[in-house]
Amino acid sequence: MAIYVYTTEQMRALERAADAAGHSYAEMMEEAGAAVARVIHMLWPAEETRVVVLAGPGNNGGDGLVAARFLAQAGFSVTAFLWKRPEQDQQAEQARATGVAIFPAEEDLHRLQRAIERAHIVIDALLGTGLNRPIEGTLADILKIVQEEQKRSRQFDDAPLVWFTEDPSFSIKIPHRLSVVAVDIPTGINSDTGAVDPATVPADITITFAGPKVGQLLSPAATMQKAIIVADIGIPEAVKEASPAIAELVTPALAATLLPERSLLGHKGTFGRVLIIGGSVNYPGAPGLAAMAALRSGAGLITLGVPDLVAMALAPKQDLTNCTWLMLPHDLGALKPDAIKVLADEIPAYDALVLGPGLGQEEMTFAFVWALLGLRAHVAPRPSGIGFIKEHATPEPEAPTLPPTVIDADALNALAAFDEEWAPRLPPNHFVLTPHPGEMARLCGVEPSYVQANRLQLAQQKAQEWQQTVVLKGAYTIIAAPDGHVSVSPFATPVLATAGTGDVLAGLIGGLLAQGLAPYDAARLGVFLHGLAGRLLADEYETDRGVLATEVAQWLTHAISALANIAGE
Ligand SMILES: NC(=O)C1=CN([C@@H]2O[C@H](COP(=O)(O)OP(=O)(O)OC[C@H]3O[C@@H](n4cnc5c(N)ncnc54)[C@H](OP(=O)(O)O)[C@@H]3O)[C@@H](O)[C@H]2O)[C@@H](O)CC1
Ligand SMILES: Nc1ncnc2c1ncn2[C@@H]1O[C@H](COP(=O)(O)OP(=O)(O)O)[C@@H](O)[C@H]1O
Ligand SMILES: [K+]
Repeated sequence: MAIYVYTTEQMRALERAADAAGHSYAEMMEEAGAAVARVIHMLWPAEETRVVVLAGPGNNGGDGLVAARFLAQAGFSVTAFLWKRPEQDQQAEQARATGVAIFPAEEDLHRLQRAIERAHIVIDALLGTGLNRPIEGTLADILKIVQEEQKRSRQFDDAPLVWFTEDPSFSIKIPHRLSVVAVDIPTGINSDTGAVDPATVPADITITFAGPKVGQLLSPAATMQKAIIVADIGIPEAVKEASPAIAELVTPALAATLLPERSLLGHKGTFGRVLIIGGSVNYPGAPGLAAMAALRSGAGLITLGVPDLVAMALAPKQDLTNCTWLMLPHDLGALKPDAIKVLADEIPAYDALVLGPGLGQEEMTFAFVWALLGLRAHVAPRPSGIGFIKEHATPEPEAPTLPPTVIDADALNALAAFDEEWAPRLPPNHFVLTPHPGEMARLCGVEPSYVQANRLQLAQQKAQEWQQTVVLKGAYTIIAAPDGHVSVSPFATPVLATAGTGDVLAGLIGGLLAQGLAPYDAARLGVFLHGLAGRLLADEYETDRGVLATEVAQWLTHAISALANIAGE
């Protein structure tokens, strides 16, 4: 079952289409409320848990009251406070009939405050995707009461781990006396832009319906939600498949279908050869990390093409003893255009290339990158004539035809520094570009803040313009294909925010390319496994701090094995 990411308008269109196909609005609300109650019931014991439902004027409030009814039926002690609900309120009436205590919020904020002080769970069903203006007045007062009680109840600074899942049992932590569960989206988040109203209360769990709304994945909204659970509200698959969405979520089920097959009779040649080109005197470790990840991806043979002094430093390292080496010409530890001569003979033996980790930003290294990518012929310095003997210039080698290639790190900066248009000179749909927001900003000639505010649209637009796969890294990494398709990673976890994890990702995607995956699929699977490895490590250590990039590379093997289990659940 695919999960898509929607704009608010797309979500409304999806609901309309579902209604037209016979799955009514009332049924969707019933399923939405039931899903909220199910998740809570799975995580808290009914008998000892007091729940306060805050229900607003629209359908979000309706969902909350349906949840209230199911929770009361299950034995939870439930109180609902209504804010601006319509006079004819069927949901409130049904909830009351099952034993939910119901009060108008605005008339008695003191009662609301006392109830929240005693509650274990507050369900935020005040506003959902219908938010259309700043929050003020009574609504702001209500949210402030929750905010303050939430602050009081925080006993320690727990690790915020965000994880979309179809299965809420995947390690959600409930560390507080008071937990906030948001219905669809925390009140005050703009579901298109990710803007956050100052009144917004951060949610421990958000149960979002049918698929995430794009604003939930953008900054700053992304920081206001920890576990996000996508709940199925019964919209028929055919309706979903026929309705427009802005992106697809990379779910475990999707990632599992992308794993390359492994033939029982395979040998190392079957599983592809990867050549990693990078390294410089200042960044010797980066190509090593890429190689470790490529090894863990299941690729058959990994070679590091690096300056000899980088090879000397890396060769004895654990894991890298499994690699082969190609010494490339350099000046003072930075690769230079002459490296093309060595590579021209070697590259045809490889199924994938990773270009960039640790290259550095020397001018001659950029010239090497341009020449390797066929952007500009390498012009060697003129041989000087000694006396009457003139040296004959050796003809420059043609830029080799490259196998599918990951362009990462300083190779991206080399592209950004190229003074003409580079994109039309590259063969289409042949490269995976893996910029972080700073590199993306340089490539596009914009500010990093612009990249972050327009992540999805910018990645989509540039992948189409450049006709290559673009991986825009960071929380909820975006993977955009040359044909306009976009996928979003479900992982937002600071465990990966440590030096070298980008090199790991580049090597991993390179290893998947070598195993025959198309650039977009290699990027989607690579990003997923990378995030999952980080997530598993955070679970293992019970913290999201201090995990090393080398460990992320090593845990890719665990991630691959865990993927099969999670997808099968
Ligand atoms: N996706 C799906 O398939 C399904 C979605 N469902 C649910 O529907 C939800 C969307 O429902 P919705 O359209 O009724 O909007 P919702 O967020 O409840 O609020 C609208 C009300 O809020 C008001 N209002 C707005 N901003 C305000 C402000 N700043 N301050 C004060 N008031 C403000 C606005 O007032 P008005 O502008 O009219 O004055 C209006 O009265 C969605 O999030 C999900 O939970 C499910 O039921 C099942 C299927
Ligand atoms: N908060 C986060 N959530 C999810 N992934 C993250 C987060 N922070 C960083 N990452 C991931 O970690 C990697 C960092 O890569 P990069 O910025 O290139 O670092 P480096 O150059 O040090 O390797 C990327 O894959 C990025 O998506
Ligand atoms: K809400």
